[in-house]
Amino acid sequence: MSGQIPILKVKGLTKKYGEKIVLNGIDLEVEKGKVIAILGPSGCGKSTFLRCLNGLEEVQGGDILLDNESLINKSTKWREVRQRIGMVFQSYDLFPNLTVMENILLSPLKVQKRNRSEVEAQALELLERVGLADRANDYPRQLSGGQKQRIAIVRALCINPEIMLFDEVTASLDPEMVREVLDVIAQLAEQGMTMLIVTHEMNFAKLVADEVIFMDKGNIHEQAPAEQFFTNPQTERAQQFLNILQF
Ligand SMILES: Nc1ncnc2c1ncn2[C@@H]1O[C@H](COP(=O)(O)OP(=O)(O)OP(=O)(O)O)[C@@H](O)[C@H]1O
Repeated sequence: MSGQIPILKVKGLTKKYGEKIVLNGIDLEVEKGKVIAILGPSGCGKSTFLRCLNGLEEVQGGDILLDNESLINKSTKWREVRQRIGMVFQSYDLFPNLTVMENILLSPLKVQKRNRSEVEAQALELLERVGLADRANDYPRQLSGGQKQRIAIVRALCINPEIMLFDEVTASLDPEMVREVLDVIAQLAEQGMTMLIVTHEMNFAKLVADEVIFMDKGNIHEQAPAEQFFTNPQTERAQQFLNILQF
């Protein structure tokens, strides 16, 4: 740690589905501008963890602090928190009956009550950045999976979040479209966006992550600088995982 105050702190976060413990007391601190890759075998709780950070799951214990303010209390307005912590999912979740531009403008206009021309200008600039400025008036059905996912990222960015959560955003894409989406995320990393990225793309994680957390059965099994994790994982379990993926 460089001594900076973490923008996000997670303390003893516990999540159960019925009797089943899915997150078993997760502790994590994320400094501003850091990129954290979250790796681990299927079912270990990666998605659940991100969903908890976005208020999409009820938790049974522990705390989440954003800029030192607890989010785990009854007065938290997750709608407002989601303007600060953006999330992109595997399944894009674009509204099929709205154009690309309308999808992007929805939250900034309706939730943030921002000025239309200002948001439109920002949306166009973001679309330009991801190479899709000419698709603003298209409907999602007219786009490829990779294009839809880039639009979903633009939609999240247009809210001006301080932190971005990515949950296996390339998992349902054809291999040739994975690159174009990962490039957009890599660009964001370069620009200093704070990000938590759940991914099975090991080479990508190696490229963009400052730090890796390796989860197993609801616990953080190993946490290390990316360089160290990929060259010399300290736990046998993490080593096995990387071997299975033939990294
Ligand atoms: N709504 C739910 N009800 C009950 N159990 C659930 C629910 N959602 C997830 N689980 C269980 O919680 C555990 C963690 O799931 P989660 O989706 O967080 O894992 P993951 O690490 O993201 O897996 P993957 O890499 O396959 O996406 C799994 O055992 C899963 O079956």
